[in-house]
Amino acid sequence: MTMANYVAFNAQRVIEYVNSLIDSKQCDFFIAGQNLSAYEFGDGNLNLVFRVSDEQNNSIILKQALPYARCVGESWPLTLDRARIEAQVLLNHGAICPKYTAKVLHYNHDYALTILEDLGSLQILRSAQNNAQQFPKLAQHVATYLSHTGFYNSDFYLAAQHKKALVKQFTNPELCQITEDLFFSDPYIDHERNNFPAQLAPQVKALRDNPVLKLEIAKLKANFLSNPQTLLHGDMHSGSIFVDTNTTKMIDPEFGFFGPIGFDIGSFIGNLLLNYCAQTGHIEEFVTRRNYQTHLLSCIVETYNLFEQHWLNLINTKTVDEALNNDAYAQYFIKNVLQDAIGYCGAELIRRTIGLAHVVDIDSISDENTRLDVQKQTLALGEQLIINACSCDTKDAFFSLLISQLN
Ligand SMILES: Nc1ncnc2c1ncn2[C@@H]1O[C@H](COP(=O)(O)OP(=O)(O)O)[C@@H](O)[C@H]1O
Ligand SMILES: CSC[C@H]1O[C@H](OP(=O)(O)O)[C@H](O)[C@@H]1O
Repeated sequence: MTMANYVAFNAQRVIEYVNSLIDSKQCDFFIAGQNLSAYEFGDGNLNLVFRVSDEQNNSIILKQALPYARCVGESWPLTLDRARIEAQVLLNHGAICPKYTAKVLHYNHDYALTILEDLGSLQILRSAQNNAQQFPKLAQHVATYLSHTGFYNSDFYLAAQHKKALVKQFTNPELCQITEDLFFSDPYIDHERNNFPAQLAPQVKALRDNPVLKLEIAKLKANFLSNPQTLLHGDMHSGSIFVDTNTTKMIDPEFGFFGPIGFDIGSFIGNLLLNYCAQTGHIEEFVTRRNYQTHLLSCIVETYNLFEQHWLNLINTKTVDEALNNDAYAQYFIKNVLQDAIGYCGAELIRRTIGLAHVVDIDSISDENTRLDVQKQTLALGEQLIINACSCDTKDAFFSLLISQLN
């Protein structure tokens, strides 16, 4: 999608733009007559992120899509429509779960930009977890966010025609293709986008030669391609979550679309497991490391349990479609969602280890041999989760599988 007036902003243009909003009274986040300052500090793969502050240090975030992927450059063109998707997912999810969704203050289609509340007083979950910080409310918050945004955008709640209109509104083919390629295709073929050390070649070859794994990956990809169950966040990794002790806020849903419910919770749990495995390279002292890993495992179990509980409760009390309001169907439905989640979790572990986009949790391990051991562990864990997802009929089966794979 091209936008005739689009221009990529720098700090000066950002200030001019925000001043123009103030002058035309389209902005209630700054008062008139102040000197504004701005700087760019984005560290994500795709977009520009500016912080704009006034003289009293009130601040907002202005995020602008570039017509290409920031991490690769102009050789990877990318639709500006992702800014619309991101703003509209935030508005949709924010209407359902305002407590857990970053607030949109302004959106401009022509410039592919969104102004957001500044969450800079919180921390990005990934950075905090790499410092072994614990967040006792995280599981409860993430489970509530995912189950409520999931349910209220699903066939259980929405009239069929309304749901289909939303599926159309949130059609996001270019960003979905990135996920389709990076999660389900690239890691299992020889592709130039992959990124792993030569020492991992035997493990990678074994994955690619495993027909059982390849079959399960094909099922996960087909389900991702053609199962519009709900409006997903679409990129629920630890870099998309701001936290402090009492607060959790989701940002960055530009990969949002109507897809399989298990994808978001699977990605989230996958990132907790990546951090679990990476701690071998960060916390030397055994008991301290175990304590932190136990906290991560509890967070996974609590998220999974609460997600299931909330979904069953919402289906039971708020379902509008009478034909879907059936206890046996609810049980069947949630079992399938949770099995999907285990598979997507495994796919996240594998793609973050050998694909294009890694996680700093692992890449920052300074000792090469330790890093390699961690990478072998995340590959093996990912493979086992994907292969065994379909036999995890109960939550306990999943928890036992996890514990048997983690040392
Ligand atoms: N609302 C916000 N408040 C404060 N910082 C933010 C906000 N949104 C993004 N950021 C900062 O910008 C970084 C990149 O943002 P993100 O939305 O992940 O960009 P990308 O789409 O490029 O991945 C985040 O890691 C965070 O540091
Ligand atoms: C070239 S996109 C790679 C990767 O980056 C996205 O995450 P983010 O924009 O938050 O850094 C997403 O996970 C994509 O798979």
